[in-house]
Amino acid sequence: MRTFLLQREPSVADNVPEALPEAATRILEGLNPVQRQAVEVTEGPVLIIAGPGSGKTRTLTHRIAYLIATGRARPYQILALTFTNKAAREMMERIERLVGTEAARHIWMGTFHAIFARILRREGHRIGYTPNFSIYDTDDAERLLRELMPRYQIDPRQYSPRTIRHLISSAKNQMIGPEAYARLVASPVQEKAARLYGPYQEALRKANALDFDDLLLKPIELFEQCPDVLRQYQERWRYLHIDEYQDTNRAQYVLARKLAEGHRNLCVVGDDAQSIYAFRGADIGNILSFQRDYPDATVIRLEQNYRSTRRILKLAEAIIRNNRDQLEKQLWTENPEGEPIVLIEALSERDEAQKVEQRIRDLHVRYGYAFRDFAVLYRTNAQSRSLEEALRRGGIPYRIVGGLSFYQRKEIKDVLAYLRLLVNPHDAASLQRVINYPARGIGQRTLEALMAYARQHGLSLWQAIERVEEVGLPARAQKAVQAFHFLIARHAARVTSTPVDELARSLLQESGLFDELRREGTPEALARWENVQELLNAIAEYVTMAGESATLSGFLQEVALLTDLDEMPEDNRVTLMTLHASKGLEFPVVFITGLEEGLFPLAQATQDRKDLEEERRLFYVGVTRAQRHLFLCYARSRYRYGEQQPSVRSRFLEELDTDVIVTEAGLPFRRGEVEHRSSRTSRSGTPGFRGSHSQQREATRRVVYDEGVGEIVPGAYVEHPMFGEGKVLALEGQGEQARAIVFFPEVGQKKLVLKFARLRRID
Ligand SMILES: Nc1ncnc2c1ncn2[C@@H]1O[C@H](COP(=O)(O)OP(=O)(O)OP(=O)(O)O)[C@@H](O)[C@H]1O
Ligand SMILES: [Mg+2]
Repeated sequence: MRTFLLQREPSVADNVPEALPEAATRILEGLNPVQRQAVEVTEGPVLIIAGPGSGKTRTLTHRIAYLIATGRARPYQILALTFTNKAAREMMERIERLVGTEAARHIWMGTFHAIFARILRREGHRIGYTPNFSIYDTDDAERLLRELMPRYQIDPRQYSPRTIRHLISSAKNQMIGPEAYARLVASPVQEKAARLYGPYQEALRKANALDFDDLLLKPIELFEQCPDVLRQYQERWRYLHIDEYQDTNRAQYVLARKLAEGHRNLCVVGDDAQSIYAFRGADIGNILSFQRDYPDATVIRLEQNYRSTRRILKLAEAIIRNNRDQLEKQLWTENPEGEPIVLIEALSERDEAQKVEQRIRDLHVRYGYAFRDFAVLYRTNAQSRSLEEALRRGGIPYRIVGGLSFYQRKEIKDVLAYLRLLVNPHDAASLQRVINYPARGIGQRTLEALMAYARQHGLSLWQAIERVEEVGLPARAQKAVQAFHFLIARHAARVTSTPVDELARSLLQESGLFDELRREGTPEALARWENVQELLNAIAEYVTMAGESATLSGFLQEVALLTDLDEMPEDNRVTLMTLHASKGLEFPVVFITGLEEGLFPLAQATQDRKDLEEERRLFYVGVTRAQRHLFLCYARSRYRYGEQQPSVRSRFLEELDTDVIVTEAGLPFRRGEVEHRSSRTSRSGTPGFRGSHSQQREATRRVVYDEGVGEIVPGAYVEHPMFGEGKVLALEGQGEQARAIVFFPEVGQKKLVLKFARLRRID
């Protein structure tokens, strides 16, 4: 079963020194033989294509460490591209552990967007951008489009700027320019997008701004127009790595191929079954293109899963079997069979949330799982509300990943707009955002006059403001504009000489923003004021971390490139997040909620086989995040479109051919059969799993506890039904509350409530 596929012999075998440095040996020891192959083939193109939990990311991490430890590469010669900043940070930490902090420091590691934003800051002047360009998020881009629309006779009420932005972004993702896009137009809304595409690009350029797609497209433009720049980076980065390759888009693919020209040391890892970003332009075909571009590539398949129980893997296989477009992959594991997977049926989303909360509490108490060990996954962000409410009621700490993140809140964006103006005053989106906030007598009419003047003279809005006396405004308005100009210009002049945090504080004070937030005096305004303080803390923290090299534009860049997926729990909380955000992560206990038709799969995805298969891959991704416990949940009714509506269990459950799932009552799950009994139990207010069956179990446990507790003393060796053998380190608390702190070699230290823990003394 343990096969690996090597299409060519590792050519580097000859360069390997007789005795590897000790560190390199240690790096290889943490890997199985196939993973080791992937690490040792350091030269030439390598494709690692393997299922979830098989150690792809781990292999990549060890490969980079190995390159350094053996001296085959200097750290700055290594480029590693990840899907989120968090993934980059985690990988970096592990590499540091393997080769030391100093050696790891100069590796180029980050998301495509972060790395290429950095390159553009350095080299962008070659294609007409100054180093202080702004990065526009979707919000800024939509604002820009909305403003352009009237000029092109398009009504924003009829065609939403969001849809237009989405269409333009898709075109950019596929590297289709404005002219080519105009030829492809097939609907009225696409026609509108085509009309705005060119002017939108023009407006971005005038604002010295790039949107997210540009961060990938402009480097391509740069490399094509300036071959010397490309050559320089080809020579610098001798070893390229890409994680989650199945979710790269066309532009990312082109960038990787360009950079690898020459040395061809490109190692990509991915899993076609986990491709879930086609809707954002990701192209599964990139895996196939890789094999076409590099027919001599070493292809490595990892088949041992280290993450999940056998039952969880069986379920994953049963899910993906229903997809037609799938590369054949085998997965096996040495892990135990594990706990049954439980199907939870709820009456409503509120009931579902309650059941999730109770299960978390139960596992926390009974098995000693920390809150950070739990993840609750859902298809759409809106589903988090009921879950949040239940957890809050139950006093369980949680954290939401994604949704409206800190940096997308209005007050934070206002402050950031002020700061962005200091480094790039041509940034029109930021300028319009704050020119009259707080109100300073620059009304819509004044703004329009300034914009018209800028257009007429081919200037940026800021340049028009600089010449305000030529615009012909009423005296009061002109004075207000001049005062604003003075405020920004005065602070901008201090950008390099004043510490960033001090400068920010001074600007917010003098702009009147602080007063504005204080004046309102409502609890909401207070919360906003606190958020702004929190932002100032973040700036101060950045200054401490970056030391000498701290700059305002450096800080703004970090913030602009934070993605929703990066705000992850550092502390001990349950994680709530969308299935998309869960990619690459793992948790001991996972809940997948809302398995209902129209929700998961989403209604709009059920029309087309390809869309449906992407939804199914998303289910597959969710299930394979689980290490030990997995719960699948659905509600028989859900509040949608303003009323409580009946819902139908997801086809993803009905199509499963497997015996690994049990109902809440512990009975085997049969497709097509809806278990009404358990839901009646919950209607009476008694949650299903505390029904008669569980009461019986509880009674048995109590007996064991009563018999056993006298023997559980510090130093005793004990066995736990889940964690295996361990040693009691200490006891605390009294009676019902008595807890033991036990060290289990397999899972580490756990604090267990004796009453529930079912510990048995074994020495
Ligand atoms: N050879 C190994 N020995 C011990 N543990 C391993 C080994 N390989 C992988 N693991 C562990 O298995 C888990 C899954 O590994 P990893 O996250 O690298 O998988 P992956 O293939 O990247 O998964 P995904 O497709 O979900 O991103 C991690 O906890 C990792 O440390
Ligand atoms: Mg991974």
